[in-house]
Amino acid sequence: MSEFTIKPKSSTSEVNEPHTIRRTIKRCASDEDDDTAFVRPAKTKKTTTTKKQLQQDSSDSDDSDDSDEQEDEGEEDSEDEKQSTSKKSKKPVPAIRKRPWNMRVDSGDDEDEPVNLTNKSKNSKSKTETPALSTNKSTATKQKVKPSNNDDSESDSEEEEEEEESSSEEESDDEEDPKITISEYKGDMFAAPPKSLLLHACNCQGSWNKGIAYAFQKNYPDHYSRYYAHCRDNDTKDLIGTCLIIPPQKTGRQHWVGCLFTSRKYGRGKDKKDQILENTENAVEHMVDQLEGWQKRGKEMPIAFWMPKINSGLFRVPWAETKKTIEDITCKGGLHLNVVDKK
Ligand SMILES: Nc1ncnc2c1ncn2[C@@H]1O[C@H](COP(=O)(O)OP(=O)(O)OC[C@H]2O[C@H](OP(=O)(O)O)[C@H](O)[C@@H]2O)[C@@H](O)[C@H]1O
Repeated sequence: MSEFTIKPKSSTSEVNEPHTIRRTIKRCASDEDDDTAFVRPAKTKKTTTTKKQLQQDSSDSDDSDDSDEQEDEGEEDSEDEKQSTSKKSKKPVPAIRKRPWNMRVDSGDDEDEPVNLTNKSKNSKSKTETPALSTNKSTATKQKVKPSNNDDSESDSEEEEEEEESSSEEESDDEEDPKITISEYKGDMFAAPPKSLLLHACNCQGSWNKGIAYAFQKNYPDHYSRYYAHCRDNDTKDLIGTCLIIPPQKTGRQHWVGCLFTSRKYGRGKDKKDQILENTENAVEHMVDQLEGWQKRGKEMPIAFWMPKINSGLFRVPWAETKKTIEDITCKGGLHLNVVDKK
């Protein structure tokens, strides 16, 4: 598994621009009933942030902010939407299916460390590895290089050998890995059992200010600050199409939170539908690759995966299209997603 590297944000990035950050925080702070609005951590000086530094650096520090402009970008928050998302659901929590792959669940050495980062070489697996969990969308066809020697008989036998070898390789590639499966329920996603991973669609601007993201910001303030620091310290082009998995924090009902970066911006600036679908596919694949790495290292893993009908609200992407995109992704050992919708 290649090492994930963090790139410091370039000076031109959107997230670092004061007005973007101001925009984000003012919208939180202007919410009269929300006195826990997250205050932006002080901007760190631009240095090369190593993965370790990033984790240490995710502690918050105060700074005031205003985000008037963000209001013009997005639609008005609906009060009942904010109220309803935090309501406890009365419906029984669906039985959690047995984990589809035999993943060990023992205490990881650094639970508190948010994982994954933004290495774009998501699927750069070495050929020798037989990954327990890898996305395997297409079988690469092996390019045959003709031997350069003049002796035909020798080159024929070599060719036969190669043929055998490549056909056996193709056979193993052809073995279809199980596709991701999805079950749909009606209820409140936040009623998921402890140690579940809750996934939701995120923008790369450090904003969880509307829709289900706003409920996440209120219920999981520590996860929010990790997400915010991640956006602050990485370029949008490195974030889009990745997944940030944040382990349980001091607040947040012992849930893991998975941020699927499916759109660069929000509101009217959101990506087009096809881009969001492509970003979703890449982000889910990136999530699976990370889980595989944890599994190999025997780190603690989520016990189940829950998510809303991502992209189907403010991102305006029909759920059926997102669902099909996700269900087309295969991974070794399989992966089951519980999709919970409050409507
Ligand atoms: N408690 C609950 N339990 C279960 N399902 C719930 C629920 N609450 C709402 N839902 C449903 O969950 C689906 C997606 O709901 P959303 O529209 O929020 O998300 P989305 O993925 O379309 O869009 C992402 C952008 O929305 C935010 O916007 P900001 O940038 O902050 O402005 C983010 O930050 C992103 O940018 C809809 O079907 C809702 O009915």
